[in-house]
Amino acid sequence: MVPLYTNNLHHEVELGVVIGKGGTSIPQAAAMEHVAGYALCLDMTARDIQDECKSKGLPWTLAKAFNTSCPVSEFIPKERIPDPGSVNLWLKVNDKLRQSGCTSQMIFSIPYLISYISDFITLEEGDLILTGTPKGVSAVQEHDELQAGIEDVVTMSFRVDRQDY
Ligand SMILES: CC(=O)CC(=O)C(=O)O
Ligand SMILES: [Mg+2]
Repeated sequence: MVPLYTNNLHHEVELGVVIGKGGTSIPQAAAMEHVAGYALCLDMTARDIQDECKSKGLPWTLAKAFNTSCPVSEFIPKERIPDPGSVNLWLKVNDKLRQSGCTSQMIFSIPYLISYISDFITLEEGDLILTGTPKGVSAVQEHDELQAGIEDVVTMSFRVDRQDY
């Protein structure tokens, strides 16, 4: 759903990491023991609002945490993705490929992210960490059909609606 307050809603396809065992200050070497599995996630982002917040040094809450802002696939057990550092993600808008990338291109590894985050915020069972998006983000419009996938693992699709309340 496109919130009423944005004119520039972007798709960001991402690998989500589902935490199975909580912890604080988790060392990188132990981080994968805290992972239960994965999910395909769309970090829908109101880019105009994000840019405005960035320029004012404000948090990005309204840009990234509006109703329906983060579609999430079914849960993918850890065993189905033996190497999360090398999975291909893709996203199409109206059948046109817009994003395609591999998690090997990520700046920070999954163990690093888990360790870093848990230094500041205690992770709990069921927490979902989005790991960042590959290149190709672009605007979506009402009625667009979005399809996304983790190659050989899962696909999901949905239609973009405009907020009407
Ligand atoms: C600038 C961003 O929106 C960062 C982000 O969410 C990403 O996936 O990268
Ligand atoms: Mg993102």
